[in-house]
Amino acid sequence: MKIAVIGTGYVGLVTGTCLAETGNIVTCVDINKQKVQMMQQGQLPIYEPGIETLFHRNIIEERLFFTANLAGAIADATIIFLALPTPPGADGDADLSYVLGASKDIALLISSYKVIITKSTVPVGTADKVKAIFRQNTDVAVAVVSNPEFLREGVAVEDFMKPDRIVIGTQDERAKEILTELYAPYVRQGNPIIFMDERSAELTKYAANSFLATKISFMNEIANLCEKLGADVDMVRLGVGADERIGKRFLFPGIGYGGSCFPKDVQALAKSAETNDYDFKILHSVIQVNSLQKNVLINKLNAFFNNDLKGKTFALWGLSFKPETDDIREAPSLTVIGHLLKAGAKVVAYDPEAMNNVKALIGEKIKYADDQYDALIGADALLILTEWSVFRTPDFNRIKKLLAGPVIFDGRNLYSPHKMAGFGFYYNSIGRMAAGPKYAAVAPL
Ligand SMILES: NC(=O)c1ccc[n+]([C@@H]2O[C@H](COP(=O)([O-])OP(=O)(O)OC[C@H]3O[C@@H](n4cnc5c(N)ncnc54)[C@H](O)[C@@H]3O)[C@@H](O)[C@H]2O)c1
Ligand SMILES: O=c1ccn([C@@H]2O[C@H](COP(=O)(O)OP(=O)(O)O[C@H]3O[C@H](CO)[C@@H](O)[C@H](O)[C@H]3O)[C@@H](O)[C@H]2O)c(=O)[nH]1
Repeated sequence: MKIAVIGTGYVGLVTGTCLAETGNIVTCVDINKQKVQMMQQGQLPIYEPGIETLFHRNIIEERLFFTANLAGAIADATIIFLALPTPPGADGDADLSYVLGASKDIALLISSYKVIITKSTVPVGTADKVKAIFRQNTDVAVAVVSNPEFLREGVAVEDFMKPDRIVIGTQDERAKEILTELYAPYVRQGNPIIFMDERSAELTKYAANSFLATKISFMNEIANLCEKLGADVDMVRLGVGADERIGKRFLFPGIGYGGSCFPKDVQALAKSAETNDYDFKILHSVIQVNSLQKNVLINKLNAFFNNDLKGKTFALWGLSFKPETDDIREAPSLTVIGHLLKAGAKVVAYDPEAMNNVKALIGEKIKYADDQYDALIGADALLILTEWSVFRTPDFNRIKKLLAGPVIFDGRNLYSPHKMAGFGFYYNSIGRMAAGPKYAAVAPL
């Protein structure tokens, strides 16, 4: 099939590449000409594991193309995916200007039947708005479909190739047939394509993200309570997660959820409820808990250093909002850095992939280390903010030698407190009792 994908960010690029991989001819369009040029030259604008091989193969085998020319890209395509940003607007609602603007551009250009598919996360009622734009701007028949994307950054290719489910919101029988054929290679293991109306599809996406965010905020509160009660959240997590009704996944406590999706989508669902005279109480708590959780490490640091962080140096391991991505949107690391700088502390950071993005955002306000050990030299404490694999089994003796004091604050529970105390570290993590020297000075928190 001939396909155009509008927007080549984390979703558009993965969608385009994975659709080309199953034999479709895909043209990806982006408004950012520099990005398009990069991709035309075979360079990837993002770090996403597993995409590189597919990207190069499909370019070489002439199934995957990049352009800034919308008209050229959609002329032959029957299927047009919208993978455009829907950032938070001023009032917390999703900003639909990219999606609606591109819809109008497309409507003014088409001369044959198209299936217009919204992959972006959009509030309920967006499909109706897109349909109205096509009605107002063209006589050509189109099917407008809501097909929310559930991929996770870091495992996006795997998620796209083998999704848990594909949700398709449409009443259009021809579009249903086309999409059933398009997605057949991705549901061979019996994972379902679930057809529904557009509104339900749009809400499914927000409900899924908000439920997952609720799970995380709930566990973060359990973790905070564990510290007060002398329990170990990792044990509680295992005990709770063994119940199949609850499930093992998305129960990891930490320093708050980040990324380009959960924060904006939970906010947008709460706003959408409010607009429709419904007070979605749980979501307000989820948001509030998450915002407090982003301060948890700073509170622990203040307790340890008697509220005097001025002039101290902190080594940070991890800047991206989660491992295996270079994405720093809403990353808890940015909140931590903001607090440290405000308190007059110095920051030296290391991240395997995200340092360039942080540099582009805040420049030289912090130092960037060449490797994870360089970041530690003379630092008063190590703070672990992202659970990159490379941080999981480091050389603890080397860490101890390089730090000014053997102090670790771990926002991702990477190590055993008992083992760290054995190494002579003061070790403070999330939802577990602090261990090692100085324990008595700060516990219980
Ligand atoms: N990032 C994720 O993991 C993820 C997963 C599922 C769903 N989503 C949703 O998918 C949508 C896209 O997210 P993303 O993270 O890929 O965004 P992104 O910001 O990474 O990429 C968006 C791209 O669209 C381009 N663009 C903007 N206006 C354009 C236009 N008029 N024509 C062509 N290109 C244009 C931008 O230059 C950019 O490259 C959002 O609604 C998001 O909520 C994201
Ligand atoms: O047990 C957990 C799991 C995740 N997180 C945090 O939650 C955030 C989001 O993680 P994850 O969901 O893995 O990454 P995203 O790429 O943001 O993916 C989410 O957002 C996407 C965009 O809407 C959806 O498509 C995905 O299904 C949904 O998982 C990150 O900050 C994680 O550190 C935790 O704190 N504890």
